[in-house]
Amino acid sequence: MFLRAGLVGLSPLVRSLQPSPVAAMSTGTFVVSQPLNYRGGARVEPADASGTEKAFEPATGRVIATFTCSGEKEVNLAVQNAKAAFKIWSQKSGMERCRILLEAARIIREREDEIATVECINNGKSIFEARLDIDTSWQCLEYYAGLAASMAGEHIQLPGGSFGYTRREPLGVCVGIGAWNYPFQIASWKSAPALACGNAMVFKPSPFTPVSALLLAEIYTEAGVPPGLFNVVQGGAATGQFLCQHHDVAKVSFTGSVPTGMKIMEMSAKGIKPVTLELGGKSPLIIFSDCDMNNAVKGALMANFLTQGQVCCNGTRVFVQKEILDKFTEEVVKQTQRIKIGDPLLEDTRMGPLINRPHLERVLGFVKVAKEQGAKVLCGGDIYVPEDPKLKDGYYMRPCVLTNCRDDMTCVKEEIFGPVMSILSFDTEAEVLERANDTTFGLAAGVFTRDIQRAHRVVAELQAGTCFINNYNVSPVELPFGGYKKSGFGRENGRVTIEYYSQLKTVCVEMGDVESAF
Ligand SMILES: NC(=O)c1ccc[n+]([C@@H]2O[C@H](COP(=O)([O-])OP(=O)(O)OC[C@H]3O[C@@H](n4cnc5c(N)ncnc54)[C@H](O)[C@@H]3O)[C@@H](O)[C@H]2O)c1
Repeated sequence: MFLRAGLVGLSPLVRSLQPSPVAAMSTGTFVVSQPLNYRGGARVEPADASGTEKAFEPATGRVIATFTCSGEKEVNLAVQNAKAAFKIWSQKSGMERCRILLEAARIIREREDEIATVECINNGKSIFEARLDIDTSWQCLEYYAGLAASMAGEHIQLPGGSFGYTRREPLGVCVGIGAWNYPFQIASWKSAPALACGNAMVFKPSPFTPVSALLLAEIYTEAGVPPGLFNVVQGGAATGQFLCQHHDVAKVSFTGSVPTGMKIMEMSAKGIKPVTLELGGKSPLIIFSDCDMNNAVKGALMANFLTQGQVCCNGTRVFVQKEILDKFTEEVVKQTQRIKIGDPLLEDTRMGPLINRPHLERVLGFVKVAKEQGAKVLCGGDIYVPEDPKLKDGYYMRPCVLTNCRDDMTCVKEEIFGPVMSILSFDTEAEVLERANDTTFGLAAGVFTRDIQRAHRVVAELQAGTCFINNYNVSPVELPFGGYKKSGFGRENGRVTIEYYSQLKTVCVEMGDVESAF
């Protein structure tokens, strides 16, 4: 195993794990015994409990942490800490916030290997991909640091020398609730714009991936945010509910499944709290016969197999125009079979294990149902057992390509959230557009064609919040990301996200006398 992380620059969490952090960071040895809650600028054991959870290393099936889920009292303490820090932070100028966020971005960049390694161990994604996630995390902090100083209102002239102006103000204590597929990135994408706007945050990671949010919390503190500005509470649904229902919470930003998103919205509605919902998808990828075939094949793999296919915006319904169906399919299968599966910490691994045993079984169940419904498995779709004995209890499967798919099959309609690509064929542009949009989801969509007019015509008709032309699953932080339809609303990244973490105050200034109606 190749590890670039050394002793110098390791975070307190990792430094305090074992005498030799580098040994502690290899597959099969990493254990966390420190508290996983973060409040008031330090790691703490929660003041009360709503159960316990175990976090696993998907590569080996080992337990790496057993932790207490936060109860109502602990959630309350975290919110109170955030409230106190908000008073200090919201008074700072944009330039002051900018400097601290830039410092946090610098530290993340410096510790990229360490954070990526922790992410890889707890989530199972390859170290290659984990590093890319950490890149988009510090880039997000840099981007919003840049915007912090330029946030401003408007000045509007009124008759008689009177005028009005608007102030862009923070919301207060924001809650972030994350999914397990991009743990550090989700925490960064939510906290960076929130903090840039002057808010405080209490973040709850998924109980499957509790570890890396702590690294972010420690980095914010080291960079100079006031203690309590970014807090982490661990737990599952019960802890999440305490957060959403808390009367001092001003906003909830949620990443997760559609059913949980509905509950978050219901709970937030009772307190008239604004929500951002980043939910699931079943996105279409449309390959026209005039595409650049090499790029289209690469795009289809990018659209399906990153993070073991556990990606919300994956283009899992691959519509291929009939004339090129056979050639495209043959090439996709060839390249899918070449994907190196195994220990996610090895440099050449491109597919690690799925998140946990129940999820692996669920994904394999989708493949079974697909076969029963008439789909043909061209490759993969079965359990993979790596040769290395320490990986024998990990949650690996071989990436799967399905053909003979119909629009009414379960594998084509439902979000599988695993490495399963369904190939469908089509004849005309009008037909494929209708079929592509025939879903309750609307997170992303892609089109491969050399015809520039067709490309823009098609994306204009696609009902999806994020569309790709001649690429897939690239996520520059400068571009807004989010869904249409049941894939949610609100956006992350891009300039527009400032609007989701701030509110406008209008001030009307009279320069003359009051003209009373009475
Ligand atoms: N659109 C996006 O940006 C995006 C990104 C990543 C993942 N996702 C989606 O997330 C899903 C997979 O993630 P998951 O399995 O962690 O989702 P999930 O909905 O099961 O859980 C997400 C988070 O919500 C918490 N939670 C569960 N019940 C809750 C409740 N009643 N109240 C408050 N919080 C509660 C969980 O503990 C977890 O932290 C997929 O559907 C995927 O598409 C979307």
